Formats: sequence, C-alpha cells, structure tokens
Amino acid sequence: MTVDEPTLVVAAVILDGRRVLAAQRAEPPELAGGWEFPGGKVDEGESEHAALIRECREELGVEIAVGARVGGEWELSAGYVMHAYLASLSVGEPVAKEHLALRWLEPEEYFAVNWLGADLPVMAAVADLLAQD
Ligand SMILES: Nc1nc2c([nH]c(=O)n2[C@H]2C[C@H](O)[C@@H](COP(=O)(O)OP(=O)(O)OP(=O)(O)O)O2)c(=O)[nH]1
Repeated sequence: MTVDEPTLVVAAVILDGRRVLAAQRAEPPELAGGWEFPGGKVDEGESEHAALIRECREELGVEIAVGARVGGEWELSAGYVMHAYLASLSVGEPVAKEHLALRWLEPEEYFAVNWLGADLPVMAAVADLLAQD
C-alpha cells in the first residue's frame, strides 16, 4: 500500500520590527474573510525558500529575505501541511494582489484578526518568539 505525501504549503511570517503582516483570504468561499500568512503550495521540484519568494512576489509584489522556521509541521485540512518561516521585506511595500486586505499587526493586535484555524497557533508561536527578544 502506498501512502500519499501531504501537499506542502509554505507561509511567510513577514516582520517589520515587532509588526506582523496578516493577509485576508479572498477565496475559496469557505476560507474567504479569514486571515493567514502569505504563501502557498510548493511546486514540484521547487525548494521551500523558492516557493516563499515566488508566492510573496505574486501575492504582495515584494521581495523577501527568508529567516528561521517557526515550529514544525502545522496541520491544515486533510492532506495538507504547512511550514512557516520568519521573513523580512527586502524590496517594496506589500500590496494585496490576491488578498482582500493586508494588515500590519502591532503586538497588541496579534490576535485581533480572525486567523484561519491553522494560523492561530502559528501566530501564538511567533508572539512567544517576539516576546523573548
Ligand atoms: N498560503 C496559506 N495557505 C494557508 C494558510 N493557512 C491555511 O490553512 N492555508 C490553506 C489554504 C489553502 O487551502 C492552502 C494553500 O493554498 P493557496 O491557495 O494559498 O496556495 P496556492 O497559492 O499555491 O494556490 P493555487 O492557486 O495553486 O490553488 O492552505 C496560510 O497561512 N497561508
């Protein structure tokens, strides 16, 4: 019996000091309106770093520098897992090309948006990391 590998999604936790960039999904209908970290599926043969850079270009129109991984495997819906990475902007200001909206969250706002189920624990892990700095 073969077991299918889960589809890998990478997400960028873009920081500006202690501010965190959150993006509001436009689709599909069951996720629209929820907030997430920019990113997407890793293509066949593509590295996780390359996928993060490509997705941030496509979705936000920016170049990023990818930093440390946050946690391990974050479970999404069946068949999907997510790897999250800290990142910073190297060129440009984010524009919502595919999202409904973008928000820079100050520390007191980290939990003020309606994070998707998988993203809430990632935000909590990032909040812990940033509180230690
Ligand atoms: N990008 C992203 N996707 C997330 C997060 N949390 C979460 O549950 N997801 C889910 C939503 C989607 O079902 C899946 C990623 O799909 P996506 O639509 O962002 O990926 P993609 O850009 O490669 O999509 P596609 O156009 O090829 O379908 O993971 C998150 O923080 N970032």
